[in-house]
Amino acid sequence: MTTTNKWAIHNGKFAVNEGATWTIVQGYMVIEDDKIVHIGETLPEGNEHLTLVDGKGLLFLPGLINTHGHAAMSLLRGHGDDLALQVWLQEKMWPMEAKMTSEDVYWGASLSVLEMLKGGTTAFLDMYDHMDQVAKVVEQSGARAALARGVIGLCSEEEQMRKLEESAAFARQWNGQAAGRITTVISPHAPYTCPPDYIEKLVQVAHDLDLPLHTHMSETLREVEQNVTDYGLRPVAHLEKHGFFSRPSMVAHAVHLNDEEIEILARHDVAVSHNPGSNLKLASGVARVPALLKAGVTVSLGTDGPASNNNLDMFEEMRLAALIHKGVSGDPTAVPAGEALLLGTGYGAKSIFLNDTGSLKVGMKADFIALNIEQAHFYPHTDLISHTIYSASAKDVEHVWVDGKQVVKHGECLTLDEERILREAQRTFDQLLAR
Ligand SMILES: CSC[C@H]1O[C@@H](n2cnc3c(O)ncnc32)[C@H](O)[C@@H]1O
Ligand SMILES: [Zn+2]
Repeated sequence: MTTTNKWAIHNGKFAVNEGATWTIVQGYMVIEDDKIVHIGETLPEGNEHLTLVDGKGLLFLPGLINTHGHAAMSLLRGHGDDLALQVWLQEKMWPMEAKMTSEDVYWGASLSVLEMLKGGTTAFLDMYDHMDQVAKVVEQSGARAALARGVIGLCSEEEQMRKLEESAAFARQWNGQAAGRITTVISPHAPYTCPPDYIEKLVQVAHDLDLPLHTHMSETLREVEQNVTDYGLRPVAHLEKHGFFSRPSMVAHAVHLNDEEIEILARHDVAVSHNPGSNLKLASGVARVPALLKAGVTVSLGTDGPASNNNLDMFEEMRLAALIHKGVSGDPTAVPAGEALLLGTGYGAKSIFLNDTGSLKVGMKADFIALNIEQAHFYPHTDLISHTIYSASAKDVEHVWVDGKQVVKHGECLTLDEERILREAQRTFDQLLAR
């Protein structure tokens, strides 16, 4: 007979949703192993013996899902601010990344995963080099993640093949690891760093391994214009031509899209990771989120790397998404609070190809967070979804559970050694700079 771990939360307020309509259920949530098995005003009969965790003063939400980032770039936070994307990449990021070792990536990723968990992010997508180190951090921390060895193809054919094989080996080795919390993705960095034949080879790898694809796309106007000059097509048609959308796929940024491109993304069910903080900081522009949503495209939220944001606070991204689209459209009903929360949770799960997390529902993974709403900026207790989007921040996260296991308790990470990570991150950056 297998024993299960079953327990319950009582006195809690639970945010449950049907699409973008959220309601607050006051009462109980029962968790069995890694799953939610009950949410309701009462505790179902036969559960009286369960250990009860007190949810008084807490708002329970699905864990937030950060759908695009580069965790190890926390080491480069503040290293190159106030620059345009290409200058920032070529003059600041790439020279430092060329010197990074596996150990550097381990400490950079640890720093980010610590920040994400403490800030209520339970799952994230990450694209970088030395990904076995990121996977190790995910395993140790208890987080959930979709991981990809990001591939830049501006190199010899031999080097391209080495990277492709490394990407496939990583994807094969880690898919389903960490008790299923790690999934893997194939990820050419961008159409401007991967020649068309190389993109096609990576698409073939995704077909062979039955994996989804992810890339940066149409982040800046310059990139779109360059794509037209080089290949005679805008990036969306270019990726479509080279088979990218023949797999389940998600693109980051998608700032500069015309109506026809939105229609192509919708037709192929391509999800978009909207990164408002990073797009504003690099002055890339503002993505057409209301138009994408109207066309039926799944839109979610990403921070991008901590060197272009410069934090991993998903509450900030949800708030930005709710605010900037009102500002640019002149329509105060654009991206209302309930929709912003959906971008940060359920649509996030779909975007990173997970179908059993992202909402508080029976049968879903027990990935959830508790906010301390006994604070001035949550009062009066009226519309708690509105408060979550327009008033809350990462600092309000009191507890976090992933896969039914508590990873943050009273604001402290139970799975990672915070003091050591801060020390090692500083040492790592100092050494990296001097190398
Ligand atoms: C091949 S690993 C990932 C690669 O992406 C770079 N990167 C980080 N942020 C962005 C961005 O906003 N657009 C394009 N590329 C980005 C990072 O520095 C790594 O080299
Ligand atoms: Zn990125």
